[in-house]
Amino acid sequence: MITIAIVRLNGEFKKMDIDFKKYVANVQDFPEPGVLFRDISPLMADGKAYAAATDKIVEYAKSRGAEMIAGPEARGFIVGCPVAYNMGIGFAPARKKGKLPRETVSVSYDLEYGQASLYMQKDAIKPGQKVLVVDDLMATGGTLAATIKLIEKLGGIVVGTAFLIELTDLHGRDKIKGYDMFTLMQY
Ligand SMILES: O=P(O)(O)OC[C@H]1O[C@H](OP(=O)(O)OP(=O)(O)O)[C@H](O)[C@@H]1O
Ligand SMILES: Nc1ncnc2[nH]cnc12
Repeated sequence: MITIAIVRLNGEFKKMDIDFKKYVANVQDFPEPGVLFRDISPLMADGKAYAAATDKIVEYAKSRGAEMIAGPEARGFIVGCPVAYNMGIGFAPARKKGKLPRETVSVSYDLEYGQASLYMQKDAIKPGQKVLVVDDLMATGGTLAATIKLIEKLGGIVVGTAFLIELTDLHGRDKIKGYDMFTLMQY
């Protein structure tokens, strides 16, 4: 699907037609048999496509009134940090076990492949702060549900969720009913 994007490159705005799916590599049986891995590395490697995808999420984040971006390790950082930078707001990382010093809150969750826990530092989000969750991809929705729980444990208000990719067959949306969602590509 072609998306028209306004891209800012070296301070200049250009209107471009972008087929974002051209920048996703599809890898069968990674990281284990039966998984079709959607690899966003080509999108990140292309400055125009990366900027255009970021701008789409920024547009959505502004429409939701986001005051803070939160994203899970690791690919959520790649997608979420440029959004926060572009908007001049902060980024709250949700990290895997053993990575964060100081006091944390935590949640355990299931992945498409495996099980994991996510942690956030207690002062990562201020009570009442409007937070947008950003990640590269939603599969089962487990990571998203865990990130939302962490934010809400800290008193944040989740005003929306944004992804480059949604794997619709896995019905992740069913796990997070009641939260607004933006996805750039669907498979
Ligand atoms: O909707 P779900 O079934 O929860 O799956 C989606 C999550 O899985 C991937 O991260 P992964 O945990 O593989 O970590 P990574 O970003 O460090 O590669 C992806 O980046 C999402 O965060
Ligand atoms: N199929 C998939 N491709 C890329 N990242 C993923 N994370 C969870 N499922 C995935």
